[in-house]
Amino acid sequence: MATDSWALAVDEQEAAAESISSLQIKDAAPEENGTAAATAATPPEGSGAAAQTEPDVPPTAKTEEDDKDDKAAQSLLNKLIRSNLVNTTNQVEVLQRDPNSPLYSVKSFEELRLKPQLLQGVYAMGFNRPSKIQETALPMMLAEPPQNLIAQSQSGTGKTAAFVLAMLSHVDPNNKFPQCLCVSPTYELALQTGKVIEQMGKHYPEVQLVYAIRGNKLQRSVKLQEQIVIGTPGTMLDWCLKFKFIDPKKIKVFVLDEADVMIATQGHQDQSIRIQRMLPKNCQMLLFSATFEESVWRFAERIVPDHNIIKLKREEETLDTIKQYYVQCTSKEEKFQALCNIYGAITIAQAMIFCHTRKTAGWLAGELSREGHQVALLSGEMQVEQRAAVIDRFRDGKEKVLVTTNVCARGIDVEQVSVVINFDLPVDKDGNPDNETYLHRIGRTGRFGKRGLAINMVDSKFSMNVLNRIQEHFNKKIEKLDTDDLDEIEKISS
Ligand SMILES: Nc1ncnc2c1ncn2[C@@H]1O[C@H](COP(=O)(O)OP(=O)(O)OP(=O)(O)O)[C@@H](O)[C@H]1O
Repeated sequence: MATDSWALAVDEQEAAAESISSLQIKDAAPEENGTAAATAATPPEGSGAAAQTEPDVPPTAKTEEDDKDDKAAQSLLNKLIRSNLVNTTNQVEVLQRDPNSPLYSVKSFEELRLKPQLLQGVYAMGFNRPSKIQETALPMMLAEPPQNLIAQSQSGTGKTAAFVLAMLSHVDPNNKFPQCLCVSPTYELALQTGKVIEQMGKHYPEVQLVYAIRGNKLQRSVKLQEQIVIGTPGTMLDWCLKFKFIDPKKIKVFVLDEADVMIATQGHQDQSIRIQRMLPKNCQMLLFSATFEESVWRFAERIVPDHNIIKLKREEETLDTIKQYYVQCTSKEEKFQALCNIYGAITIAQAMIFCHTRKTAGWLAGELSREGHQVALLSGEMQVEQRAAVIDRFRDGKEKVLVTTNVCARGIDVEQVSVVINFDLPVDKDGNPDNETYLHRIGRTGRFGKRGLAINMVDSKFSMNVLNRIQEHFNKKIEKLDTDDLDEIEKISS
């Protein structure tokens, strides 16, 4: 596919933009044009009550980080830091609309009888064989007649590549009008998917792509020649309905990407449903999501008639191979001292340290640097791209300690980290233990079974209570560690 000059221009513009914080990503989601929903007001920096881990005081209901707990930004971050497919040994679960129709699964891309230009594109991307979800999803998406599909699997398992290949396969390059629409929740995510289309379609220059995103202003009378349109729901709806750049009746494939993120973005559900209603009955509907909560499910059922379902379970995380300890302190200064004692007693190749607030994380990173540690800090005010760069450096071993807030690090896996320190225990907005986050921070997928060490810092009755509840929840004892006793600390590393 020839590089879309407009997309390039957008990339350059993006790169030149002074600052696109994750807050702005949130703002950017609802669009500027008439059909968009109202922008959710974003409180000014620092206006959120930053929760301090004062003894006996549960964190306040809303922290500054919560404001940035933005699904779209997390999703983008995941895409930026991911270089490889997430492997899984779990089997896909398939629910077919018509259980009598044959169910195919392929082990190679050749079996799909793709156009040679596309096969070339797939191999040029370094894909040797279909991923777990692609094995089943691709034959279903490429079948004749087209089948509607709802697919759910964890981020990084190959969903984007799968539907991009389906779109490129269904396009008739001789027809110079839009035939596939792909709706993404934000401008940045649309650009990311667009890049995959460009890469995979590199050897298929007859197929062109255009971005229906804010800022791409077309002449009123334009009729689009590009076969694939990728964009955000508001602009896409305008292009179909208000400006009539797209004839929805000619659309063969409609993709809803990141349905879970989409739902979290105000107004996007309705816009997507309005677009979908304009499409022909036989248009293929494809919906993808990394999670499958009730809300996603309801949305999926409304928008995708006669659907087949493909689900891929996450590998289960377990605490079985993790040694868990807690250290009792009375203040953050004491917690820091305990941390120094641990570092003095055992060799820690790489550690991740979690704090509740940005302020504590910043303070701790400063203190650790003063002690001579090479510290990386992941903080909420960083742009998503900056965060991705910090994680990359840490992953490459350039820094040995990564201090982060919970929100920043959600969903990030750094496999080689064997020591995790909860400088503050994970709690939800109401101050209850966040067991899921605890498990995700320190748990390892059973299959790899690497041994790990988790140290929890307790500094109040409140945090002791959280710790006890976490223990009860997992039914796993968390041993007390006396960090003033060097011999005892040494033992934990053996
Ligand atoms: N068959 C494959 N073989 C090797 N690598 C692949 C294959 N399919 C996808 N990848 C690569 O794996 C990574 C994750 O793929 P992809 O982005 O399609 O996952 P995803 O499930 O869509 O993730 P997300 O939910 O975050 O969008 C990408 O770097 C992609 O290039």
